[in-house]
Amino acid sequence: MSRRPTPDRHPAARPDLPDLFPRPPQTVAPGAVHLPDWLGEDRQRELLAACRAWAQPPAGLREVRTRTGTMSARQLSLGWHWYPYGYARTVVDGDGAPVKPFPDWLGEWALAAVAAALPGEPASAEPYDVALVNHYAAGARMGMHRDSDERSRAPVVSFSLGDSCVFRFGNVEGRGRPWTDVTLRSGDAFVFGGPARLAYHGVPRTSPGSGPPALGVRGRLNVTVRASGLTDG
Ligand SMILES: O=C(O)CCC(=O)C(=O)O
Ligand SMILES: [Fe+2]
Repeated sequence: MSRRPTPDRHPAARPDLPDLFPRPPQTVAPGAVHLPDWLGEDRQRELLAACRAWAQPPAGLREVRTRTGTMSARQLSLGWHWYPYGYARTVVDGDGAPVKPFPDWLGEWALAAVAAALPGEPASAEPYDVALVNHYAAGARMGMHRDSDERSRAPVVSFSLGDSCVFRFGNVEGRGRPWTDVTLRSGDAFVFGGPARLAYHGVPRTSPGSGPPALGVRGRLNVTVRASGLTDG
């Protein structure tokens, strides 16, 4: 009998089931930390209201066409517009509108999450100036990828709202194993920096209808906050 040395699945990776016990912060890999219930109900409502406004055109939620097809999650950007595979100030692969501004408060939320998740990490010289908002309707997913179009290596901070999902956090070598599956629920934050900054990760599935009913999100929203390391001109 041999046991797999590193489990693929965190014991809590059951997005379809409610949690019976509080979930402690968990280091998934060096530099990658899950902060359960990081956003309280007020902040979740605040972020949701902001997402609803950002989702409206111009420069609102759109379908993203990559080299391999159309992403099933719809996306919008703030600060700098991400398109496959770069950043621009306008929606170059959509309606052409200027990207909406990145709000200072979201950068402050990101810095607070980094301070809690990676206490030893020196503050990045580059400011948080980009957010990508993904909306996952039932059945949407995101394949394994790296967030590698930023020049800055400041940690990425993700905030989740609505339906729970399986978030698969892998390694820097490639899309395959080893990986760890973590359940991200409404209000959770996940930080990946340092040696985990360029690790492959993805969302193999969400659990439709599992979000907190009072919040009223249909599907799942995820907001990743990043430092672009870019300057105009
Ligand atoms: O939805 C998520 O939790 C991950 C999103 C993501 O990896 C990305 O936007 O690059
Ligand atoms: Fe990503």
